[in-house]
Amino acid sequence: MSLTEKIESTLRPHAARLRDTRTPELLLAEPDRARDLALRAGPLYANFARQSYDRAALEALFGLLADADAKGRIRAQFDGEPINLTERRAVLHTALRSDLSPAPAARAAHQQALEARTRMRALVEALEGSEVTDVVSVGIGGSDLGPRLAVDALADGRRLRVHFLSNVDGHAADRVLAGLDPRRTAGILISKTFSTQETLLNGRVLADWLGEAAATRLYAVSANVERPAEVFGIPAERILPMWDWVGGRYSLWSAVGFPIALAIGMDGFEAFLAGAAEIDAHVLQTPLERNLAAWHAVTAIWNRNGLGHATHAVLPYDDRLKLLSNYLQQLVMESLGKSVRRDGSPVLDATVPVWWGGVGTDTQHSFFQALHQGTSVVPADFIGVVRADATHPDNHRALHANLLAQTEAFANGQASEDPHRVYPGGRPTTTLLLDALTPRSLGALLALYEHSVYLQSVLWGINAFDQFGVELGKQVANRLLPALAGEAEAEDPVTRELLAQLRAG
Ligand SMILES: O=P(O)(O)OC[C@H]1O[C@](O)(CO)[C@@H](O)[C@@H]1O
Repeated sequence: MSLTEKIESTLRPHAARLRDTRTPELLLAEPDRARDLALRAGPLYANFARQSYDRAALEALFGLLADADAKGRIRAQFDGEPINLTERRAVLHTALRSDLSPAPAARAAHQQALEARTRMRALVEALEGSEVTDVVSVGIGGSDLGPRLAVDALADGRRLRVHFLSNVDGHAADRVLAGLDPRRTAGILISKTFSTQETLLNGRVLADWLGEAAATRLYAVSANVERPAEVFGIPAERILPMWDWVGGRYSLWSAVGFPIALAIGMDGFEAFLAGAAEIDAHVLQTPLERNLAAWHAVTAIWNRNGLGHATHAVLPYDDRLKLLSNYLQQLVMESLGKSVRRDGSPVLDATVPVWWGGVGTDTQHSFFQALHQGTSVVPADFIGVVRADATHPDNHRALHANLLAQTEAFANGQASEDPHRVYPGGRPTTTLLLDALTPRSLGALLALYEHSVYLQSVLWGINAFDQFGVELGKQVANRLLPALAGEAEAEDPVTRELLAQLRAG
């Protein structure tokens, strides 16, 4: 029996039994559930008591992990085995922040990471001591979303101001550069392949805008270390390396995190890595039943394959984490949006749900109506921060009250004689709490999601580390460029008609 068939047959009876069970009923049967279904790893606390599984269903879920040799698969990742089968690559982002494996591939990767970090520290310190006040980071996808999130969450404005440019839309460049002074601005071009259309075009816009200063204030991060010199004339001492064993969406721990280090200082960046390393050690060394990433992963599988929920919301209750859902969309959906298994055979069950979300309390006044009373149940991760740094205690209390209130209302619902005022409840949530929002806790949180994603891929038997799905659109766009310039015609009749509309404008 395949893994996906096993998921189906194992979970179906539990799902049938628990489908309409509400948290209050589960609490009657399992009175210690609020404390028993919670665990801590480093600066992270997670409470799963408002998920709609019970102990028996959880045992079945952990049984699936054991059957899939989850422990062995985690070890294989840390040891640098080529688990990215389709591209025959190791997946060693853990070696960028931890030194937990004696395997030669992992040791070598860790050594390379340390050397690159030493070079990065020197560049950060040189820029900190220069006349530069602003830095524009050009990249897209994994070369943008992680640094953008971390800078937005952690920068306190006391260091270099870092701005991000990703979209190929020229308006994006205009908006980022407006208000910046080319005499006080540096640029970083980040691209693992250094062949990404958006980044090369925006890099050219930035280099032209910098003018003569591009010769001294343009930096690059790439695994294709020759290209930045060939395309932009950037000298080797201003090019930081990355490697094929770091996936784009897992790369913010490498020199791709250069903008983070500029915004929060190199010591802050190292604390960010240390937070992730704490979770690495937890995931590698803790039995699955007490392993936070394993709990998070089986919960995702339960909601998707047990209960059939098609979307998942991520709802941070801290304004500094408002970019978290954008970041997680790539991490989760580019990794798990697959429909064939590692051996190329079709996946027989559903894989990744659509991930989406936004920051509380703003979202309460936009889409929460649908979450409370819509016909689709949307499982959600609520993420809160225990200690606030802001000097507005009343606001922080209100924020916490709303976080607690929403998860309670989602779980318990409320009856009414008036059907319009019925809250069905039974809407599953996990509450994750960070002690405080620091480089360490953010590093830990992102590493937790990475490990959960990997374990979900292990359960589905898919490769979480390739992304062939994004290639076709890029190829078609390249084919259409001459048609946009009026030098060719589009073959597809609908594209031809749309092109006529664009040309008419
Ligand atoms: O870093 P690069 O090579 O410019 O790629 C950017 C992004 O493009 C993708 O390949 C596809 O969107 C992502 O996986 C990657 O993070």
